[in-house]
Amino acid sequence: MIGAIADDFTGATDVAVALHRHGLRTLLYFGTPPADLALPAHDALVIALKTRTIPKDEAVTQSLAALDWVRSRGSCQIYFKYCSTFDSTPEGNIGPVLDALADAVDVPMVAMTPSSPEHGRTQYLGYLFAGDVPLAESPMREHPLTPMTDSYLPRVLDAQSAHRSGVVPLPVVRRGPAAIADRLEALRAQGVRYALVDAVMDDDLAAAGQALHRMRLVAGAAGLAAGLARAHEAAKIHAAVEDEQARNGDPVPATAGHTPPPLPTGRAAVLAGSCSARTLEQVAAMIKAGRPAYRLDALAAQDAEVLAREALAWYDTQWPEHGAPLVYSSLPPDELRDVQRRLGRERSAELLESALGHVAKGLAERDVTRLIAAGGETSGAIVRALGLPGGLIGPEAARGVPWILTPSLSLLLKSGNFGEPDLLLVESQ
Ligand SMILES: Nc1ncnc2c1ncn2[C@@H]1O[C@H](COP(=O)(O)OP(=O)(O)O)[C@@H](O)[C@H]1O
Ligand SMILES: O=C(O)[C@@H](O)C(=O)COP(=O)(O)O
Repeated sequence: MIGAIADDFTGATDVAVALHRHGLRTLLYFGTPPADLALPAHDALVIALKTRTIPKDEAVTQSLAALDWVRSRGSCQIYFKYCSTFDSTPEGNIGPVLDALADAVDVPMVAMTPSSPEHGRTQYLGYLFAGDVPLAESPMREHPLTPMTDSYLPRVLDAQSAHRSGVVPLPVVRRGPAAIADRLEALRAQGVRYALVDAVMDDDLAAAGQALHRMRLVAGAAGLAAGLARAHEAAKIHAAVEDEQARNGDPVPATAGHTPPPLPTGRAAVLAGSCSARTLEQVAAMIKAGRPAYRLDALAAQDAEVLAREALAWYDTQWPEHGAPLVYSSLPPDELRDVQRRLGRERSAELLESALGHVAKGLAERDVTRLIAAGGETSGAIVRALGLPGGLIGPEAARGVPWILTPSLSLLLKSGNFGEPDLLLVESQ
């Protein structure tokens, strides 16, 4: 059974739907649940944390608590889910969290890759590409909290960790799971603890999944989690077929994940705090379509409650016939830099995350039952403000972006760079 620990909330929904899509009955929790929580039958657990940009000691403490919980619930393979663009600060938190998890699980080596070809993230000879360009030449170099300015992952990770990293190059990956396993063993013998596995196609991730599916700790983005899920399902089906054939000679059909609940209905609203290139396009598409839109201006009032109160007062004047509204703080890089220069990077981020959390609470207290959040940190702040425990994985609005059905609200937590330009518009119809 897989226990996944995700360093942000959109990442958690991304990895949860990847496991679910490959037939694993997957449960998603926002934060580490209470020790005595009763769980339905499942094959995978996913815990959403908000540890990507917090101080590294806190990130480690929270990740270890999540580890204890998933292990106490029977997870024998731990998956640390980080971003497909390796989002981290110079201090971490990918390295420090990996160091702590590897020590706690007591493994000499962790294999990983952020590669997610379906989102244009590929790793070649240890270099990460986003679309057609190296990571550091992509819009990720302008990220508000985790600007990525180096595309060579071993160097990025070595700077964050006490341990060494190395690469399993693509030609080895292409020779298949046995060759990958041999190279991992050779790296381990050289004292490498973190092995970054090249992958540029889903087949590479499937081969890696087969090579790694018995390792107790694996890390990466949703792509490798899907590779592992495929390997687990294949092993399960193989065992079930052998078992059934031993009994009556007939193979059994493949097992399936939980049946997805139907699409949610009700009034929708969009809250965007992501400043990623794709979110900016999606926000522009909503405004162009004439949707009511309200921008939170951190420079106008440096108080989250005041910002939220004014946004909600605006919401109360809107006609439902004009379509689902958008409240956003998203800004293009030059304007973002100006706000950060004036208010500070962390302070402005905290202020706007908190303001959007208050707005979400206000909307839920009114009549909104479908909430779309753009941005990982933003989604974390919103879900926490709403106090939601977790939810069922619903239909996928875009690859890696599933609706999550919670007891009170339906949520779409959209990673900053995911989805087509019209995603927010279409899903908030
Ligand atoms: N106008 C702004 N000024 C400063 N920071 C901002 C602004 N708008 C958003 N932010 C911050 O930028 C961060 C965006 O991160 P996140 O929500 O994770 O988006 P993404 O998924 O694109 O990475 C959040 O902390 C958010 O509060
Ligand atoms: O792996 C990914 O790209 C996503 O699952 C993810 O973690 C995105 O994070 P944000 O862009 O901060 O939403």
